[in-house]
Formats: sequence, structure tokens, C-alpha cells
Amino acid sequence: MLYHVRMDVLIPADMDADKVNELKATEKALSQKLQEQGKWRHIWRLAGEYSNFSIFDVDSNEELHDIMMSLPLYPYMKVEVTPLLRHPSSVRDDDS
Ligand SMILES: O=C(O)CC1=CCC(=O)O1
Repeated sequence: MLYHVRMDVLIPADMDADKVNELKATEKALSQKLQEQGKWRHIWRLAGEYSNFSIFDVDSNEELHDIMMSLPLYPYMKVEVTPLLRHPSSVRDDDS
């Protein structure tokens, strides 16, 4: 199952810098592990914003939910999830 997820990161301005760096580093490591596993298929930065568009390929709503809840930056994100399905006009064979 594919999902488009928009993540807007909203870290409090007064958070300790070392804590921020630790959160970003652990977020990056988990993100890259999930990308290697094929669960987090794409991640794109939105130009000029501390936001990303991501595509997840997971087995269920529950798996996506569990992944989102596990993200170290989740408490500091606004998240919008859109379930996706193959478009009948698509000519690609790798988008489902
Ligand atoms: O920087 C972001 O957009 C938040 C984020 C998600 C995965 C990651 O490494 O950073």
C-alpha cells in the first residue's frame, strides 16, 4: 500500500541545540534504514520549507501509523497522509 505523506517540521525555537542535533541524527538514521528496507520509498525536500514529501510502501494503515509514531521528530511535526492507488492511465510498471 502506497501513501503520500507531507511532514512539516516545527521544532521549538528554544529547544537545546544538542537535543535538536540528536533528534535530527536519529531521525536520519531511522529514515535511511526504512529507505534501505523499501518501506520509505521516496523523500523530497520542499524548496524553501522545513518540510518533506515522502512516499511510503507498507502493508497496512497500522504499519504506516507505527512507523510515523516511531519517528523521533514526530512530536514536532505536522503530518498529512494521503493513501495512493495506481492511476488507470499510468504507463509505469513500478508504481503500485
Ligand atoms: O528534515 C525533514 O524533513 C524531517 C526528516 C524526515 C526524515 C529525515 O531524515 O528528516
